[in-house]
Amino acid sequence: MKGQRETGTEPGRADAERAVSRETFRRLDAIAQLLVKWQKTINLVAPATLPELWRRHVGDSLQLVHHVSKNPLRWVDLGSGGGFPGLVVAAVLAERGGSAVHLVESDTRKAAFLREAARVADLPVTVHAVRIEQVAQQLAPGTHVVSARALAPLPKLLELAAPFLEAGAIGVFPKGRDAEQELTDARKGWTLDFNLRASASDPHGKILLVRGARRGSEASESLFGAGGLQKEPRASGEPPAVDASRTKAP
Ligand SMILES: C[S@@+](CC[C@H](N)C(=O)[O-])C[C@H]1O[C@@H](n2cnc3c(N)ncnc32)[C@H](O)[C@@H]1O
Repeated sequence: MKGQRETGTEPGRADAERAVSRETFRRLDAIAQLLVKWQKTINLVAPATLPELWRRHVGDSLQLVHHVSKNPLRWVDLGSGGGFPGLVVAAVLAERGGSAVHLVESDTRKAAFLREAARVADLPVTVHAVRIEQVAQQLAPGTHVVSARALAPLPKLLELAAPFLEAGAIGVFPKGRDAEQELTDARKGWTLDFNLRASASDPHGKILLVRGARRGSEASESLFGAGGLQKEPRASGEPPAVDASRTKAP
């Protein structure tokens, strides 16, 4: 714990330790320690958030896995930056076995960090140091889950994620306080089957789950029917999971 005390990255660390197995925590700890080291030369996370690395980044990412029920064979994280949520997802899925996590990050220095983190934490990760637009069509078939955090406002994000969503992937997109406005904007150009759930780590945050997306603003009753807009967390705090097994691997 020496390194943790020195770097001041404690808030949220104990919560993560309680939430995952010892093996997964060991992987998360390895990622966090490497990030703190590399952050001295590359901005992997906003500097002001480093003291809250565990709560703001690790914990915020960790919750996403619980929104997906089955073990996804392929999870693709777009614009992974310093590895959130992609590296954290990979740390959880590593223990379950059988999953492959792909991280797409065009900044080559960040991509180098992602590769090194995957190596030291022994993660089932492939890093693509290219633009999303270059690799999306190739990666989309057989992808069960596509995620992206802080990549772009929803209308632009849907364009980037479209090859995955149109191939049947579930979109898992953490959003901030403007989530509902972004949805309103996006639905001018898209018909979406979605859930909006409260974030467990950010009182103003939301987790947007997209289970279907097609171009065109056609209004549909089903949007607010079963599985439609859900603004509040469940009383148990444990949201119902989305079945990631409905898409098939190639
Ligand atoms: C604001 S950062 C967010 C990083 C991380 N997801 C997080 O939440 O901490 C957005 C990242 O997406 C990357 N990015 C933006 N557009 C991209 C594109 N078209 N293809 C690949 N990476 C992209 C940037 O290089 C940057 O690292």
